[in-house]
Amino acid sequence: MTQEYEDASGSKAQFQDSQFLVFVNRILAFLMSGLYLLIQRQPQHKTPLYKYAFCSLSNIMSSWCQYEALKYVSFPSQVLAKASKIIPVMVMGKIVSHTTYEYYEYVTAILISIGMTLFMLDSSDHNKNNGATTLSGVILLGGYLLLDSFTSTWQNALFIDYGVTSVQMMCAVNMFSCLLTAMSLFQQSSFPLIFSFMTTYPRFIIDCLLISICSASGQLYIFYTISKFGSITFVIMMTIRQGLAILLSCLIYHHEITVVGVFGILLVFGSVFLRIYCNNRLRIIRRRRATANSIKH
Ligand SMILES: Nc1ncnc2c1ncn2[C@@H]1O[C@H](COP(=O)(O)OS(=O)(=O)O)[C@@H](OP(=O)(O)O)[C@H]1O
Repeated sequence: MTQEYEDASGSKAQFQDSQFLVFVNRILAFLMSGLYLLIQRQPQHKTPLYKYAFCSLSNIMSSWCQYEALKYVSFPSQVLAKASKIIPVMVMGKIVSHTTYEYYEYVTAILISIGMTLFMLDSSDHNKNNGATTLSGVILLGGYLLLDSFTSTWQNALFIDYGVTSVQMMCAVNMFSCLLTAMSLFQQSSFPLIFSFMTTYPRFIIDCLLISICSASGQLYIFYTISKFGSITFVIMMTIRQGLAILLSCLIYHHEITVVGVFGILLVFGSVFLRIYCNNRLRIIRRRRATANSIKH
């Protein structure tokens, strides 16, 4: 969206249609998971198909909000929204699945968000810190957070309720995503324009292929993680993943990390370890209680 493509005569243009990018990402993911389902036998599928449409729509819309928000928000606002994703996911878990959380889960979620914000603001490229955040930007970012948290929470609920496998979920969600994005692109008559952009700037086709291969392979891990560990663990992993990407680029390009940045990283990892520790303690306490109760009876 931000880079310029050059044609044979040297004239330059940017690709503007974020919906098409979502479409190409989903189509390869659908084909990959569909092929896997054809080759590998799966347990019987019991989920009503329409239930996938909700998380498919929220996933497409969250990606669209995210791509669009980039045009209207300042870099610190993006960082703040991305770094605190865990909080809306917990709220959504309460609303959608009536999940109850322990105090330590709230505390560590807030600490992870603060730590990530400190680290990302401190270590990222400060040149990106330009432009103001407009109201449309705030609405788009809010939409992104809301829809993104709904997506993984809803998927988590489907995994639990229907015992669907991660590849079955990936195939069904992406089938809906392809249909929805294709309908929208048709309705706006975008395909002829996109086709002409592709023929004029062939390097764009390679970039589309690359982004969709990465996106589809990433999705295999995304669905597997949610099915095995749930939406909260997934969002923590996604958040830390961003931190690691920045840390790696700091190490590779020898960018300096200040004391604030180091404090941010320590806070994030400290909170994650605290969470794991409290989780294990709680599990041990519950097991002891269950054993004591069964002895009593
Ligand atoms: N729950 C769930 N199901 C399916 N796909 C999902 C899910 N959560 C994130 N994603 C896809 O992962 C890509 C990165 O998402 P995010 O940018 O929101 O993540 S992060 O903030 O960078 O951690 C992004 O892919 P693209 O839309 O292709 O860019 C998201 O759509």
